[in-house]
Amino acid sequence: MRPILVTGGTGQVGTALRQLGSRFGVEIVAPGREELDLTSPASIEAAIGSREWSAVLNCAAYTAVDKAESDAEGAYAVNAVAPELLALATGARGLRLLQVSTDYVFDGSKSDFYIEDDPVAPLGVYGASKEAGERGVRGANPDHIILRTAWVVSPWGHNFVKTMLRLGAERKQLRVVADQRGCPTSAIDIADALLTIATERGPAGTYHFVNAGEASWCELARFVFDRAGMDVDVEAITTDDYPTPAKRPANSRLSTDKLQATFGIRPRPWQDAVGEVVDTLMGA
Ligand SMILES: NC(=O)C1=CN([C@@H]2O[C@H](COP(=O)(O)OP(=O)(O)OC[C@H]3O[C@@H](n4cnc5c(N)ncnc54)[C@H](OP(=O)(O)O)[C@@H]3O)[C@@H](O)[C@H]2O)C=CC1
Ligand SMILES: Cc1cn([C@H]2C[C@H](O)[C@@H](COP(=O)(O)OP(=O)(O)O[C@H]3O[C@@H](C)C(=O)[C@@H](O)[C@H]3O)O2)c(=O)[nH]c1=O
Ligand SMILES: [Mg+2]
Repeated sequence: MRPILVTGGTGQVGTALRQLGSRFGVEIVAPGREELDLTSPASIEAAIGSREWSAVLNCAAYTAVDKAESDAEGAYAVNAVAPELLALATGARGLRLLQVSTDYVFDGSKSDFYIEDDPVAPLGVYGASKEAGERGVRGANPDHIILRTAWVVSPWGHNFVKTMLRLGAERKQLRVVADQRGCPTSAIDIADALLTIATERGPAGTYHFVNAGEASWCELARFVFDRAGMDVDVEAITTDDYPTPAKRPANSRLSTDKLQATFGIRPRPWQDAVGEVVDTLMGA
């Protein structure tokens, strides 16, 4: 199999992909930002034209949700413009593009888990820019996979689990929102799903992948401290009690039925996946 070109290889999902590639018998080529700058169309053309790829996997993104509210230009450059350029460059060569997207494309008003065809209505700039990226990919390369995931945690980069462990080491009491529900998901499990899809070459389209189950941020925080054996009191608060620049969906739970039916991928419970991450971070 030809190598896979991965963008965002220093991020959470990109790091997991670099670790898992060999298990799938595929070479992962992940140039850094200095080599492949997604805000540069020439840089994108050069990277995709440099070798024969089996697919291109876009894991790069502007993921600072609150910062995006005051930097829409920066967020759209990476999350909307770049994916369309990647789609044009891959489409012209008959290459498949796998684009990672987010639960924050939804507004959270649904009472059930979101399916792929539910209407999108992002609440903030990050979600809107990612949704624009989805449309750019669909419009420019019919051979695409858009994989929406959520609440990504890993031992690498920035994520909620690492934030909680850092804050919990500083104070014995934390306040965490309990009225936003979603699906915590390990970057390793996302990478596994992406490589399964990339190597099996199933039908193009939009899919959801998250670990099984659901939680609020508060429940997730309590799970993390319990698993880490840390005595931290987590007070359940409401979104109104914790003002942030970006509005976040109250419900962004994703259904993975379509992915399971199409690719036979069975996500494990988030407690197993997040537990593994906590164990790694605690050196257990
Ligand atoms: N984190 C989460 O909770 C969630 C993430 N997602 C999506 O999953 C995907 C992966 O996210 P995650 O791994 O957490 O992201 P990270 O924030 O951990 O990593 C982002 C990556 O993008 C790279 N990048 C940013 N801007 C550029 C640029 N201009 N040119 C080249 N590279 C750039 C970063 O490089 P550098 O190291 O140089 O900054 C880094 O490698 C993204 O599409 C994200 O939207 C979806 C749902 C939840
Ligand atoms: C640190 C902290 C956060 N919170 C709240 C704020 C927010 O509502 C929620 C989560 O905060 P974070 O900023 O860690 O998470 P956030 O940046 O919103 O995470 C999102 O990132 C992007 C990239 C995605 O695509 C989403 O799927 C999602 O993972 O927890 C507390 O209530 N107490 C706290 O002490
Ligand atoms: Mg954040």
